[in-house]
Amino acid sequence: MTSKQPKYEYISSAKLPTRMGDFRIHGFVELSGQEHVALSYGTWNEGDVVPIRIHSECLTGDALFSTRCDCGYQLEKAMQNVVDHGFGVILYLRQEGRGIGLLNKIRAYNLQDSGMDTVEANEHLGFDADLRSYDICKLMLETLKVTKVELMTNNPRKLKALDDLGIEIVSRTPIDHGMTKDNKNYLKTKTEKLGHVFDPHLFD
Ligand SMILES: Nc1nc2c(ncn2[C@@H]2O[C@H](COP(=O)(O)OP(=O)(O)OP(=O)(O)O)[C@@H](O)[C@H]2O)c(=O)[nH]1
Ligand SMILES: [Zn+2]
Repeated sequence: MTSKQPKYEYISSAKLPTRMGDFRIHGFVELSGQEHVALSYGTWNEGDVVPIRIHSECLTGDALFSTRCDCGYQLEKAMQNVVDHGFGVILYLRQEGRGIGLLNKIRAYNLQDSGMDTVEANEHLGFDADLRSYDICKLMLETLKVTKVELMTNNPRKLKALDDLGIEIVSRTPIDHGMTKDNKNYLKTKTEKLGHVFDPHLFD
């Protein structure tokens, strides 16, 4: 008899009081050892539409206050949206640098300092523009008893990924928050080359 080993595992949950409100944190691990977390706020019934954000790790933006990208602003806004709504979920995936890792992201930033855009820099280093996987979201959402979502994102790839996993997306909420003079070109490149949906007037 063959038994297929699960690729992801739920580990444990705990209280996580934050500046925005009292969340809970739920830990998950991949077979590779990579660790991920989900944050939940409030309660819901199975079948309710739950606002969620799938956030990819960005140490520089999320923890070090970088204005080079919009990640930190989006994370803060998404957590605040969830609190204002009364319930919701943040899936925090540890796939730094769109999956190339922190040190390669610093290499990519170095190339961007010399004039490349974010996609050219990835390709120059031998990576695709976006190496992320969202497969673990299925176990995370199952564990949190979320079946229908309102997804906070500007990235159509995330909509497709969740749809492919069989999660019902009831609506998408844009999260175009955190444009700075330092990240305007980065956001423009995301729109032109990675398919992100931004209001074009934001770039005027
Ligand atoms: N390789 C690389 N990764 C970057 C760069 N800037 C930000 N990131 C990473 O990009 C990820 C966030 O992806 P984004 O493309 O900004 O946004 P998104 O998550 O796809 O889309 P939204 O849901 O709309 O925010 C994080 O993992 C960041 O670390 C960069 O210049 N190069
Ligand atoms: Zn970032």
